[in-house]
Amino acid sequence: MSQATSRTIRIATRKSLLALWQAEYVKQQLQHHHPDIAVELVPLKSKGDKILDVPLAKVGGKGLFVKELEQAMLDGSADIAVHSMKDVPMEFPEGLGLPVICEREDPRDAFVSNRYTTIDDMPAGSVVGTSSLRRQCQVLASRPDLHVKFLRGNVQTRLQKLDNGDYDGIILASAGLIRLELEARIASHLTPEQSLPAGGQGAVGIECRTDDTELQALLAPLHHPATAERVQAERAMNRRLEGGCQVPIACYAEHVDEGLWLRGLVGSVDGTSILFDEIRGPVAEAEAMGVQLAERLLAAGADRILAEVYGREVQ
Ligand SMILES: NCc1[nH]cc(CCC(=O)O)c1CC(=O)O
Repeated sequence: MSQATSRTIRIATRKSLLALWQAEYVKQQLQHHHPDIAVELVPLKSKGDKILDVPLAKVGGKGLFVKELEQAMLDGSADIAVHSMKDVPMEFPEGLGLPVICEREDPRDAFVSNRYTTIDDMPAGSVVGTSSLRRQCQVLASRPDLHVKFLRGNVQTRLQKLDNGDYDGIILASAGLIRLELEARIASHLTPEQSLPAGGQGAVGIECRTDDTELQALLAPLHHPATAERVQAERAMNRRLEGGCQVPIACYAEHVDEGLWLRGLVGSVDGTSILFDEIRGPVAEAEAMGVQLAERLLAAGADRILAEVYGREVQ
């Protein structure tokens, strides 16, 4: 359904192939719903893309991947920014909000290897590549005999490093691989029991200025309420724990029996201590469920585990 407006929507995006794919996806969705509207991509470089030689947990600062995009919307050089919900900070700058969350892609982590089908197939001492403390913690919890080795860079870079023989297997988000038509590289998916996903993993959100109501009306058809409900519960837990995707925190919500089932996990980097808890409740209480689950985890000792992670030299 098109509206009588001649405006152009400019999408600020990072330049990685995955970011460009996601921006292009939103562009196509917008053009599908509003054939008369022009949509352009505005590629920008983010701090998270510039600093590639240190673990993200050490680069510091929240919103490593979003700051430049937000600046573009605030200074009027772009209208919207498309984000992986996993990388979006909990709080938005004054004047910006995230009114739209699109339908979720596969939220699971994926094991990619040229030698083994599953992590369980790997012999003791095998080298697993990931720089996500959440993935490291969970893989070491079940396989303390494996060796986790630092791996950063965009999806293509990580696959290249695997193919170079630097790792026996690596762990990536299934969603990124699927979007880039690299699904064939997935040796096996990790179940939520094996590797509970990061909050928001697999979902894409759209940020824009809160005062642009005309724009928000144009974006509305891209909103997927079922995804938004799940991500709301997951982000509420993250927010209460003050965590993002750079700490060993996992949270994952699913719809069950007309309500939500939220699972959360906080662990030590070496996987030796893991706290897990879960909560079920009505969809209308998504936010409260996230807060409650976080508080239960904190009461069980998550605060001590996280303090240790933040104070530690991350290698
Ligand atoms: N942290 C980087 C990042 N942010 C979003 C994705 C994948 C796509 C998604 O979760 O929507 C990835 C790559 C990865 O974790 O393998």
